[in-house]
Amino acid sequence: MNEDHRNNGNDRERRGRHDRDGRPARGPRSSRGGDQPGGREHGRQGAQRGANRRDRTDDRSRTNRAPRERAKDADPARRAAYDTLRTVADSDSYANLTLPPMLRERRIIGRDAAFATELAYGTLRYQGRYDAIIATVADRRLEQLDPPVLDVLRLGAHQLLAMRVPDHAAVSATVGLARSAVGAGSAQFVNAILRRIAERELPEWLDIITAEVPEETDRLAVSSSHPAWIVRSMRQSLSTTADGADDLPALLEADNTPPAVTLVLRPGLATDEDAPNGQPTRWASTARTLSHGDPGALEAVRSARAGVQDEGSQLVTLIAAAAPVDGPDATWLDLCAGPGGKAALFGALLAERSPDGVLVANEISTHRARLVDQSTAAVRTVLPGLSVRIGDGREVGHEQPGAFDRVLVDAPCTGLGALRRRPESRWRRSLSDLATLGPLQRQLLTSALNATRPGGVVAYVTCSPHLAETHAVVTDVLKRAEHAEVLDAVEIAERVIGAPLPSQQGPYVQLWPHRHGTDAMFLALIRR
Ligand SMILES: C[S@@+](CC[C@H](N)C(=O)[O-])C[C@H]1O[C@@H](n2cnc3c(N)ncnc32)[C@H](O)[C@@H]1O
Repeated sequence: MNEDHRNNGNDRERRGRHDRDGRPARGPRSSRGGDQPGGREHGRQGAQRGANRRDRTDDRSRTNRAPRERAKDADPARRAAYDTLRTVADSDSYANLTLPPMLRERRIIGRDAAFATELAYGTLRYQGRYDAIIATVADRRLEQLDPPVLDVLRLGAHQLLAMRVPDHAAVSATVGLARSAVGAGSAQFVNAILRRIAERELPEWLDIITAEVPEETDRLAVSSSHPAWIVRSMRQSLSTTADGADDLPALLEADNTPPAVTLVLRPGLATDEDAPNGQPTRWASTARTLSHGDPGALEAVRSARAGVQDEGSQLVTLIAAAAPVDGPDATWLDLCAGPGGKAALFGALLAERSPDGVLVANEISTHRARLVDQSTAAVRTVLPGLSVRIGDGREVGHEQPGAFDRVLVDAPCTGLGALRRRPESRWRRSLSDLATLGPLQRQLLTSALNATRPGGVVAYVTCSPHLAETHAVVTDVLKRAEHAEVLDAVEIAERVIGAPLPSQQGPYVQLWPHRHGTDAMFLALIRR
């Protein structure tokens, strides 16, 4: 999966908040209470009841219409959002890789594309919250519902509770979607459930779905739409930081907020002129955020002189390249390189220092190795010694012991630090993933240490702040490693940034979306 594609979708989602009448949105619908004294609009219930009555008449007349006419009921944007949810559920696809090509293929553009994106991604993020509301209203277990019907209901709930779609439009268009996508038999049920949901604003629903939940973590999980095990893990990870876990709700909120698009200007290859709207960021000198525009339209991105990359991901790469090495420093390895964002930055930094240097970008998956090829295409023009290797990183340590001066291990992980950019991922992950990933992470770090010569440096990185993937892996591997010294990554980070990096305990760097505005990247530096 290429980070570029994921971010493109997020950008559209971020900019796409609007209603179906084309008015720019001021924020989530639930915040309207804050705009007006008394919270909920008092006149609304009566008006809504009137609208509901009108809707019911409309719906009845629709069922009597000819099928060709009824086909108009499912508008293309809602249908695309629905098809995305079904594809994500049925084939384990990523929404950010499914929806954008679907929109292109169906020629859904502009506001409709933005609407479909916000609807699909927002519904996926808030699925847990909506499921709790739907279960309350339907008065039955969700497993008893047909999955396509449940998806239609979730889409309706998102329009009613988080988008500025008038209730009558949200209900009638979603009933139309149910009729055309699932079948006429579902329409009445969908209509009834959505009308019940429309009777209350989001804050009221949150009170209702959390009222009977005794434990605070579980309440937070339901209201912030996260699996409880993730909330527990995040609380535990935050507790080990200098600032403690009081800001856990802010982290969960940040997970629900699509990030700005951040570009990397690969050193020696791209400059500010390549990103005319780019704004410098706080931590990484190579990063620029884009306030608007499609990054894919920039020539520098198309030619891979620049790319879309989270600022935290850039920062840990800059730190990994800056950690002091004893002796020569021109033979580098990226052990887990796909899709190649860090490899491209790592390579550009090496090219600036040693144009004759060597960077081996290793990746186990052939498809992802191809993405590394694409990401590093421009870097290879300034670093001919950059090669892409397809192979198991666990074997590199035996095959090439002590061959490298500097090794980056961006280990496969749960990705819990990047939930804000992958709408469905929180529901895909489970505690059991840690049991599979843990041994792999330990083996990869061990291999990296074996592949590093004495005096060289290993950077161990995850885009997860889960302690089982960060501290525990480093501690366990170091117990068995000879001649390995943990470096103070925070001190090196602050040298790279030229300013203090807040909320750090050291010696590892841990970034957070709500504290640093980056993905929750973890970095440990180990010298052989
Ligand atoms: C977190 S991603 C790396 C992201 C990449 N560094 C970037 O910035 O674009 C982890 C990668 O490790 C790869 N991987 C998983 N197991 C591996 C193994 N045994 N050896 C090498 N790579 C592996 C995965 O296919 C995935 O591409």
